[in-house]
Amino acid sequence: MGTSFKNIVWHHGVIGRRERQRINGHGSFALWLTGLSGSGKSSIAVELENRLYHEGIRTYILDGDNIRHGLNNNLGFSPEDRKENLRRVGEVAKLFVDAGVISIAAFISPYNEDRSMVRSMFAANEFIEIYVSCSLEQCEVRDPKGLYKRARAGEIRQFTGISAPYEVPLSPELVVETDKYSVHDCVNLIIGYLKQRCLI
Ligand SMILES: Nc1ncnc2c1ncn2[C@@H]1O[C@H](COP(=O)(O)OS(=O)(=O)O)[C@@H](OP(=O)(O)O)[C@H]1O
Ligand SMILES: Nc1ncnc2c1ncn2[C@@H]1O[C@H](COP(=O)(O)OP(=O)(O)O)[C@@H](O)[C@H]1O
Repeated sequence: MGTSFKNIVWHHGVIGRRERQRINGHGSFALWLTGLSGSGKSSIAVELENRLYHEGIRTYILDGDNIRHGLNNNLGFSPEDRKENLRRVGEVAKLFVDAGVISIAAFISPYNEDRSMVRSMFAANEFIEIYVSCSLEQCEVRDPKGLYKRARAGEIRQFTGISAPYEVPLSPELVVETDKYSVHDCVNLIIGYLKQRCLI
């Protein structure tokens, strides 16, 4: 992929992130949910957004399943495609943060290197990695879309946890254990963390 900034100059606006945050009445940052398929990323993202909405906080969910229907519908699940998927999503999440909105990204994002790459796109206090932890066994029992069954039958190649790796995050800001606690309790933990850091 070509990357030449030689003839491209950044164009600055008059209204910036600070002004947009001021009008929204809160700061903006990216919450990055990573975990196995079926670990609970989407469920937590939806419940979290609902809770924040009722506190008057603007959010936008970027979810792997949805983004892969549009922006990233030309990408598969090879390590290279997953990297490009996450690079693009990182850039989109950054645009939302610049727009003064909290972006909630829910992607398997299985590789430490790719998550580090996305983290490096943000300022230190603008990227919060949340490991949605759940045993593979429990994810397979849940199998909300029947994908594990199909992966075990050899019908889906490079399926995370079965025939492709999931690297457990090394130093996420937060871990929520969805095989021990309810969606509600996991969301409470996230909101508590954001309040304790005065992010909301
Ligand atoms: N091979 C393979 N491996 C993993 N997941 C697969 C695969 N094929 C399809 N799916 C479906 O795609 C969803 C994951 O997409 P992501 O964009 O989050 O994946 S990644 O971050 O690029 O690894 C994932 O959604 P979630 O179950 O919500 O995680 C699956 O529904
Ligand atoms: N604590 C929890 N957090 C999130 N999901 C949970 C939890 N406990 C049970 N679940 C269930 O697990 C499934 C997770 O599916 P989903 O949210 O689509 O996961 P993912 O987006 O990671 O693939 C849902 O059916 C959800 O109701």
